[in-house]
Amino acid sequence: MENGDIPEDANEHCPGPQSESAGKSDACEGCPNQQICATAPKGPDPDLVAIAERMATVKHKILVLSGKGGVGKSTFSAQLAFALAERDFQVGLLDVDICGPSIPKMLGLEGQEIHQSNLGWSPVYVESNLGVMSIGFMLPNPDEAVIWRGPRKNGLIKQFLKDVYWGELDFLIVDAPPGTSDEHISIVQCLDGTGVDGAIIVTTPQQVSLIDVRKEVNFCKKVGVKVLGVVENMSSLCQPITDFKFMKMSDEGEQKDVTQWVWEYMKEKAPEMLNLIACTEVFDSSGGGAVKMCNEMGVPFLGKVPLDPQLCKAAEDGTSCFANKDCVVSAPALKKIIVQLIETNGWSMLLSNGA
Ligand SMILES: Nc1ncnc2c1ncn2[C@@H]1O[C@H](COP(=O)(O)OP(=O)(O)OP(=O)(O)O)[C@@H](O)[C@H]1O
Repeated sequence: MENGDIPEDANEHCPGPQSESAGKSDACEGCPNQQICATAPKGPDPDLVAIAERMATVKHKILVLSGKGGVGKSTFSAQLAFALAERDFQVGLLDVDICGPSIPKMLGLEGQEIHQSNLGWSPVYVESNLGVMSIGFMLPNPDEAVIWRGPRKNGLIKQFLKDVYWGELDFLIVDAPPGTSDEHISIVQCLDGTGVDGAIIVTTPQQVSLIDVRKEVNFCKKVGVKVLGVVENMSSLCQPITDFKFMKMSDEGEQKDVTQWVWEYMKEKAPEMLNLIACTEVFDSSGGGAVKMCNEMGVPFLGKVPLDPQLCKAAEDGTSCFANKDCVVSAPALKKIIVQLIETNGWSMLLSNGA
């Protein structure tokens, strides 16, 4: 809106807080915002102008969101960044989860610090084409709690967008905190007009998580951010049968490890069974999971990623699951989703080899 967003409690016929007559017109008489509007500086916010200049060298901006915490949003953001960088894209990963920054650990960058140059704050680099920025790099002690109110968090988000020198990027992936809070509004407002491609929403399959995803989808619709799609993470627990332990429960409730006996038996009777992948549902998806929710809300479903202990380990170690032969169930699932994203959005055009 040309004259700024009208506050909800403004008088009728409000001229808008950015208007030259803000706080001074007849309609402003008795308005609770009159004083602020009359004295606040007018014109475009200089920070937004600076952000637009920074973002001019970033071709695509992707937000990664989730309704709930702990559903795997940062894991997905990290692996998406690794996957795009492995395809030779120039990638930036910005962690705006200010109270729980897990991106430095998931990218293997714990203990690193941000450096400043005359161009701005320099991201921390995993590879020359994968730069990372997070408040985690600024904390003197990783156990330090960040207890900040909204305005301070918003100030840092603005600063990240304004002061980080990314250089030319094909992708800036923004890992947001869970929910639809101050930080989300702040990111969207700061990036407004800079061409955000859209949001990827990560969820787990059970209703408790999907209820919040519906809110997230509605938030995106309200603020005009396209939903690129929804990823259902931890859909089921899948891993090679040889990674399982087999236990026998006694009548007294005690467990005895019989793994060796089971393997010996399998080896003798049906050795091909040792190559099986065993899966079981951990979270209830009888409500139709993310697929049904996507159909109902008219947003794309991107795919399912199983709960894979090896993916958890890759995240703990700060490594790419694609460079790791152990992630036999999660890496192909993530790859399928990422390739689909690249293809449906025409992003392969960015590469000269069209990979
Ligand atoms: N598919 C998966 N298989 C195994 N472990 C996973 C999977 N996805 C995520 N995890 C693990 O679950 C934990 C939570 O994941 P993560 O931190 O990515 O969630 P989040 O949604 O970003 O949480 P928050 O928003 O609270 O930061 C991490 O230990 C992560 O490694």
